[in-house]
Amino acid sequence: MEKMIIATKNKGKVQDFKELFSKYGIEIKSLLDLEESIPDIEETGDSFAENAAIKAETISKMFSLPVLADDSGIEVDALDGRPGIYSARYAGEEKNDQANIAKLLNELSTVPLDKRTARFVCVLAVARPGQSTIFKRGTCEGNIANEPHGNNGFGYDPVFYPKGSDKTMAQLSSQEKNTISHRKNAIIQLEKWLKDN
Ligand SMILES: O=P(O)(O)OP(=O)(O)OP(=O)(O)OC[C@H]1O[C@@H](n2cnc3c(O)ncnc32)[C@H](O)[C@@H]1O
Ligand SMILES: [Mg+2]
Repeated sequence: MEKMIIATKNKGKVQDFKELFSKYGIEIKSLLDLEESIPDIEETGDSFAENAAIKAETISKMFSLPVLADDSGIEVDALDGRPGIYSARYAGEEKNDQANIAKLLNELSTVPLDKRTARFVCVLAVARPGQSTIFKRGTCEGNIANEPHGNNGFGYDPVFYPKGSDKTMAQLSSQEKNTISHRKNAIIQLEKWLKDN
């Protein structure tokens, strides 16, 4: 495989994927790189897998090509796994990273550091014309910070300490993030498929 369409409009994910797939010599095209503008796909599923499948299958049907999609988010144990699949729109439909972080920190304001365990989750779906969709999952365990640190990455990176790290994900370089992230751990599971296709 030389090129891969990724059914995402999230610039942070696109950056991660471009770096992660360059190792395999695969060029990435996202929905932001296409000439026509693609309407937003409604994520109506109840799980990461369902939402990843909706995104991958919609775009795969549109172009009659294999398409990868990523549905991801952060699960916070003290909040019974929230925001989970609602991570992007936690503080509202406009998907504002700053507002999402502020809401999360506010909900955790009375929770001590050792009870702020959380994980990033990424489910990848690959949809192909006429074939069943395949799924791979990756996670990254860690803790929620008391306040944001760092400017790299996107989303909840400034408030996520990967397990064993004294830097938040947003204080790590993109190369460092891409050796430990949920997205990296999901792509590893896809390696055999990538080699065979
Ligand atoms: O659906 P697409 O177009 O791919 O873009 P999205 O941002 O809406 O993506 P999701 O529906 O999968 O929601 C994922 C959200 O989870 C958070 N997230 C996922 N991966 C992350 C990462 O690597 N670092 C920080 N936050 C992340 C971030 O808030 C994302 O917006
Ligand atoms: Mg989305």
